[in-house]
Amino acid sequence: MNHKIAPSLLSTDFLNLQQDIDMLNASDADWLHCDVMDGVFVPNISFGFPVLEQIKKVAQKPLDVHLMIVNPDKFIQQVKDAGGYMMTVHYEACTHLHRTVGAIHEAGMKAGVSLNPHTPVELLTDIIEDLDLVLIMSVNPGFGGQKFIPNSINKVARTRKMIDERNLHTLIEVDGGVNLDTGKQLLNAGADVLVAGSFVFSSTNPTETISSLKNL
Ligand SMILES: O=C(CO)[C@@H](O)[C@H](O)COP(=O)(O)O
Ligand SMILES: [Fe+2]
Repeated sequence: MNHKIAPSLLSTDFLNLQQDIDMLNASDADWLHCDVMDGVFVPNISFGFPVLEQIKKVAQKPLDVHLMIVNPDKFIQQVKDAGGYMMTVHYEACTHLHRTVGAIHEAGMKAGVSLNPHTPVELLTDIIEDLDLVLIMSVNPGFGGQKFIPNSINKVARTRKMIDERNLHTLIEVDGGVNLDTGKQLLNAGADVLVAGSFVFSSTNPTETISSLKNL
């Protein structure tokens, strides 16, 4: 039970965001996963800094900020100011990834890199030692409630091998279509952090659902 659970706020009731955050504060959730989308990198727009600032005021758990945007370098300080603990950028959105990761660390945050389903984990071989987290997308980013892509399990296992062979402490997070069944398989393959949106917030008892993910 060493793994972390990061419920995704994308599936909360935005009219009652504070109520959902209060529930998460009192639950077994470890981090609050915040999905920021720009309508350019992904075909959807979610929420941005004004909303993150409000979340920061009531959240009692670290904010795990998943940026699905082009040019994330432009927003590093804003993510920090909005309470970001982990700032995760997409491999596919960064031309100078090493520079971006350095700037995130310089701003005082943990740095994560996310991979789209088609991006091989082996592309991280020359940067993984600088990363606090690798986020493996198990759906195409942009929307909650999509079907889990089974090859993600294989990607987690390959990332685990890369990390263990080098004795690193980089965490492996998986995002998209996580439920008790896929979650179990991901943990067996070596995942450290499970993100879950619709599975948590569409359930009749989100607090219990988070606990069952935590107890996998
Ligand atoms: O980053 C994303 C989607 O792009 C996610 O964090 C989703 O919010 C996960 O939703 P579910 O697949 O768990 O419903
Ligand atoms: Fe996400």
